[in-house]
Amino acid sequence: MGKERSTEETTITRHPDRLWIERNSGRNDLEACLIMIRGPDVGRRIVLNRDEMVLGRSKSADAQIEESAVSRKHAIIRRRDSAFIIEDQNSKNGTFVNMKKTMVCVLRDQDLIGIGNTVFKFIADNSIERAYHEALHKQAILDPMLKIHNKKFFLEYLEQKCSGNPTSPPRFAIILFDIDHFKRINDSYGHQAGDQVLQHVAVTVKTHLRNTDIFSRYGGEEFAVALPDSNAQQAGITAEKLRRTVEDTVIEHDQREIKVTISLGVASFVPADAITGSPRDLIDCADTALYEAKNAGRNRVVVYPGDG
Ligand SMILES: Nc1nc2c(ncn2[C@@H]2O[C@H](COP(=O)(O)OP(=O)(O)OP(=O)(O)O)[C@@H](O)[C@H]2O)c(=O)[nH]1
Repeated sequence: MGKERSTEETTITRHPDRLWIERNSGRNDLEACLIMIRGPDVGRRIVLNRDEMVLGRSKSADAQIEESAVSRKHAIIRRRDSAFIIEDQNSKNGTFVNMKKTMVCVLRDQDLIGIGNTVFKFIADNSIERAYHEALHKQAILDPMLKIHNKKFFLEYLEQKCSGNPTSPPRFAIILFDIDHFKRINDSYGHQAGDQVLQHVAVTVKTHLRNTDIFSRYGGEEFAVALPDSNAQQAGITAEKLRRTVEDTVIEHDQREIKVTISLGVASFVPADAITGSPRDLIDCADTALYEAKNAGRNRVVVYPGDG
């Protein structure tokens, strides 16, 4: 569905989770952005891909800045054709462009925007630095060996899912899984074989997921999948499919055959959780289920009880 070009036309037809992935996966190499160069999350990149983007302390801000010196709705950046205009929103402590207090101004490439103690650098779409920042961003969100997303990216995704509109909270599920007795693979065949097994499992699982699913390496031999629009039962079916696929796969290393299995824990985020739940609670539930799968003998799926 949709083409790779990021136009308003294609934007409308895309699944919102797909859009989020694309906006945050380093495929926006033509769009202007802000890079946080001082503040709580240095290196963070905010792609300016909408006509109006709010900077502020509010959870619903497009660029949320968790700092008491920042007003809830501090400033807005508007796009007018190819220009970007920053407007202070009568913030308590003011908006600064290149150290000068500013109410409204057109941004130029490399301008420094000061909001509270946080400083962003504005990178225009035709900036010579754009590709460089894109490469840095990719490094920050990808696992270098497996070329899938890393834990940071996964947690950011969960955070934005759970902080959505409380009147229409999302329904989605996650799977945490772990290769069984992986230490034995390293011990028996060597660390290189272990790496090959990790790569093989990553590729195998990836080919069985939808392109809206978020697949990431969560730790050493632990992986996490987020499945938008799925309940626990549907995610349980996907988890079982992954379990069987990995079990059926043979990995060849140095003319020897290695077989591995995985244990999986599933939990879902139901609308009621939007009030009380958090990404951390959801991960804890999936982790509990994974722990049970390990305890019950491994190579199995356990769905966290009480949801569906
Ligand atoms: N080859 C390789 N090994 C890794 C990597 N990251 C973590 N490991 C190893 O993964 C192993 C994980 O071992 P354990 O946590 O004991 O788990 P396990 O052997 O899989 O046992 P269970 O999870 O209980 O089934 C450790 O020996 C780590 O050194 C990696 O990138 N490459």
